[in-house]
Amino acid sequence: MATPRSEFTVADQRRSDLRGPVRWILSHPLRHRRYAAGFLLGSLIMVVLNSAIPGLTGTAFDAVVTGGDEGRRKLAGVVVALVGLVLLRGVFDLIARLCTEVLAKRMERDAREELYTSLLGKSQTFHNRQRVGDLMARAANDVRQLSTMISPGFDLIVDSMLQGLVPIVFIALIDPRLLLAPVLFAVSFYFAIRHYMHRLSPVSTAMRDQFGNLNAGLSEAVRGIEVVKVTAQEEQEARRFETNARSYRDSFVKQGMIQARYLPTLLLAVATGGALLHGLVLYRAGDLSLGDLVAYLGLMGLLGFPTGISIFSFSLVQIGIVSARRILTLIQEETELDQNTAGHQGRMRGEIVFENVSFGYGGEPVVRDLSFRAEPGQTVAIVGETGSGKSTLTKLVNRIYDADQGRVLIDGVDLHDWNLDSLRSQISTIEQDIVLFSRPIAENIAFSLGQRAHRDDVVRAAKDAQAHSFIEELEDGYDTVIGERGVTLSGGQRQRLAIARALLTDPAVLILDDSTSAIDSATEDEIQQAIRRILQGRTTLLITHRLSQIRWADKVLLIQRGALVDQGTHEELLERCALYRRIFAHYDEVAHPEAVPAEVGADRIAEPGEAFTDGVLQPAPAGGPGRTAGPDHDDEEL
Ligand SMILES: Nc1ncnc2c1ncn2[C@@H]1O[C@H](COP(=O)(O)OP(=O)(O)OP(=O)(O)O)[C@@H](O)[C@H]1O
Repeated sequence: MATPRSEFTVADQRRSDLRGPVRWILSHPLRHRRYAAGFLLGSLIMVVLNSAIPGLTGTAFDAVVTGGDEGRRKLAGVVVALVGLVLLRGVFDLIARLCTEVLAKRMERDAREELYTSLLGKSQTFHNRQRVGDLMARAANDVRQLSTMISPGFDLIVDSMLQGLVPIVFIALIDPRLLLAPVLFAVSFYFAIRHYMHRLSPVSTAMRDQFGNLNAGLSEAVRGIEVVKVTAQEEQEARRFETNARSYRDSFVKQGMIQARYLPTLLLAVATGGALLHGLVLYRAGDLSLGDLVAYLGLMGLLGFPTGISIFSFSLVQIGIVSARRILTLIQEETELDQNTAGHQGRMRGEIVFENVSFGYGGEPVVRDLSFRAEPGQTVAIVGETGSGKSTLTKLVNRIYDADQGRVLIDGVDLHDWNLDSLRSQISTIEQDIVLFSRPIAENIAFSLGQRAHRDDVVRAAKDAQAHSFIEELEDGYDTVIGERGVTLSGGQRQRLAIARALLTDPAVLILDDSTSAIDSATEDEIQQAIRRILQGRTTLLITHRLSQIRWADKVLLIQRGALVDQGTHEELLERCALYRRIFAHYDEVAHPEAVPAEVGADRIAEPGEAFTDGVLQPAPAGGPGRTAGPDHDDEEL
């Protein structure tokens, strides 16, 4: 059976049947055949023993009616048999329950693992589409529904079926003609259940979806609680939550309405009435003894449990199937990339080549026909107005996204031909939005090495990233657990941890996205030095607004609306490209209004109509900011 493509797989991962929710569910208990067999056999024996009780009760009746010594002996025998039977029934009941409980928990565990591994292997494009709350609802609640579907749901159904079938066999043993009422009941029961499941399915689906919506809304509000508070939108959020909660509740009411019209209990009442009538007719005709009649009615009474419980057990199974479908939808979703385990591996030198690369997020291209080359060890600054595609471009290097057209090569090997693990493990990224986990600081730094780093190396990396002193000041030092998304740390501290993390892996290619924007000026120099140190000997793509960083670059790429407008050294671009100068003027206004000192400094950002050359701010060439000599781009707008 086809397994969806994945960016990540576990070596000895067991395959389940993905062809449909029911097959997928069944393929799980089949992995644990011993427990499945223990459950079926235990239930069967338990039900057989159970069904023998009415027969023995009938014999007891006959014994009482017979009377005398023989009657008493018979009665004593029946009592002994009953005690033994009840004890045995208890043992087999215990075995069956134990086995289903193990099966249910293993189903939950296996399904959760399978879903989680599958999510790890999905592409960024897939994750961009997901709402975290809904995903969590599937990973937590839908998976738990699978467990309750097995126990008590499926457990009760098997019990019910056996408890329904075995009495019918015993009834046939008394007199086959007595089968008339139970068989008619069984047939009508089958059709009633089919109808019930058919009606319940869309309601259960809506219910699970609405629970996902409820969760997604809640998770978004909690994650964005700061925005909710500062904009005083608590009331609106409360109303939104109430609307979602009401939809969820309405589904429950609908489910209740369907359950209220559940037919089988009524059908059983009719069947029991018919059975009594039929039994009495046969008794009066002398074809049945009183004991047989009592046993028959007792056996008919045994149908009460499976019928009564079926509304509950079939509902659980129905919800379980819906949950399985929701989980399977995620697992089966095709992802664009695969691990390419047979692909190129080996130490990267760091030569990056873009050949006529275009890429879009589904709509308009965000990167257009872009070509450039970065030699091993070079620092390439990427400059462009906001939204011009700088970050997107860097995400094509480690295959977070794949180019739609053109080729990206590292060390002369097309990215498609690289082993994905080998490729990504040699490229480090320090993103704008740094992600930290709610784990100890040391683990956060060592994360890029799969936590296999030695503490000394972690400390060394932290020192190089200028993070050591603030970590030492924290209560538990390197063992301090930081809050989710690093909220207990300042922006600058988070960035220093990210730098330490990047340092630890010793990557051949480094991508720095606006890496020092959140660092205060007091620590900035130290951080700049740390960053400069980590650039040494690696190919670096540097998205930055900082002049000091741009001046480290061997080459600057100027991007506008996804296209490469010009490339060259900082000085060359200042000299010949008006757009470049204008972008610096723009940064000046937007990003660093305070960063225009009276005197000219190394980090000073050019004003409109000024340009840096050799660290000295020069007046713009005649004609103002838009007029320069050389291959210019005067008519390009910001
Ligand atoms: N995940 C995404 N899905 C859809 N569109 C996206 C996604 N990420 C970015 N974009 C769009 O792609 C364009 C380029 O975004 P990108 O983040 O690459 O620009 P940028 O130059 O790095 O911007 P900035 O300097 O503000 O960080 C923007 O129009 C943006 O809206």
